[in-house]
Amino acid sequence: MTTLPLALTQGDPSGIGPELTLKAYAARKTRALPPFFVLADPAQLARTAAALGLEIALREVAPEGAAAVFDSALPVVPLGLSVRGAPGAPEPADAAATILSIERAVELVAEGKARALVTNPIAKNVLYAAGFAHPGHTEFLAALAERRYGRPFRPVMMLYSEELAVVPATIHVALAEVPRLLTRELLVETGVIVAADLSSRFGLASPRLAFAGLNPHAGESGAMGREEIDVIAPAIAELRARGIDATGPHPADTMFHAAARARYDVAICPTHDQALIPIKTLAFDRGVNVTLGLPFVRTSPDHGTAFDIAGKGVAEATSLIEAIRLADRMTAR
Ligand SMILES: NC(=O)C1=CN([C@@H]2O[C@H](COP(=O)(O)OP(=O)(O)OC[C@H]3O[C@@H](n4cnc5c(N)ncnc54)[C@H](O)[C@@H]3O)[C@@H](O)[C@H]2O)C=CC1
Ligand SMILES: NCC(=O)COP(=O)(O)O
Repeated sequence: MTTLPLALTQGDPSGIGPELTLKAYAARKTRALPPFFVLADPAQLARTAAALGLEIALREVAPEGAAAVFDSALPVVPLGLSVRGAPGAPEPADAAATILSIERAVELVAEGKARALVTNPIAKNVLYAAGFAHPGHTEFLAALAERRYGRPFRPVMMLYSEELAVVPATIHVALAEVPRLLTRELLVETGVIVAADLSSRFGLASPRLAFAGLNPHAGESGAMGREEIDVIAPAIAELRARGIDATGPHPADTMFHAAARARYDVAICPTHDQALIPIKTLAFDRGVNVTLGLPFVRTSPDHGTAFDIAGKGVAEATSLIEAIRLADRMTAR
């Protein structure tokens, strides 16, 4: 059993990330969590713990020292940047620390000082206002991987729970852009990466991929749109020719009930909301966002920064805890 710790990023310090990190640490024994450290501003974590009445010891450490102290204190690897945003009031100036935390976590995983990254939520609009040029973690992590490993990576977002796993083939784009972006090449590339990572990281010998249609009734034989005929079905045929168990296009409104879910391991959907609405409805409290296609493992809670409840002490840490457990499981094999 490896004791190499997991690296947690701070996320937006004005969101619920600091509270969740403290609560996950408090649950380390009851949930049998592996050692982790958080890349953050120790003073801000201490302020959060005090404000919420959480009696949790914090210890500033280097990554190499994290596992040894984990039993008695939450290991904090300082970023060297102070953050000042109050709970629920994000501060654009804190974006630099939020981004640095992600960059450092990738470096530490690449250097063999951490096993995997678990990211706390970021507010995309806050980072965009500070000049962040990536749609979200998913694409930023691929850029960092390319910088580190010297070749491009094609990241794929998967939301995972025991009940359902989903992949949005297009992610943070306007709905009006989807028909243009939804190409056979995109779907084939996505299917190949999903099949490979479900085999290598999740131990599925022959993963079953179910593709959703884009249009009502999967296009009703072309009467309600042609993307199923022109794009999705040819992509499925190509994947099948490559030996991948791919089915569809399935009408998206009838592929998420329990009997339908039993027929596949992952649903690949043309749009973000087609994929994320069913899993957030079924498993919001325990869904995990996983980035496939990278040379390292990254997981995250399925929710966002929840500024509306930050600082109130009511945030549920269950999704972050599942993200920690899944990163552990994915790197244990
Ligand atoms: N992985 C990431 O970094 C993600 C970041 N976001 C970002 O989060 C920001 C806010 O997004 P929203 O759409 O408002 O989604 P959200 O997930 O932050 O909040 C939606 C609702 O769920 C509640 N909620 C969320 N997490 C909770 C928890 N752990 N315990 C109890 N209640 C919880 C919130 O209070 C709110 O009512 C956006 O800027 C978005 O970009 C959203 C999703 C993922
Ligand atoms: N809706 C999912 C989400 O926003 C997560 O994005 P990412 O930051 O993990 O790329």
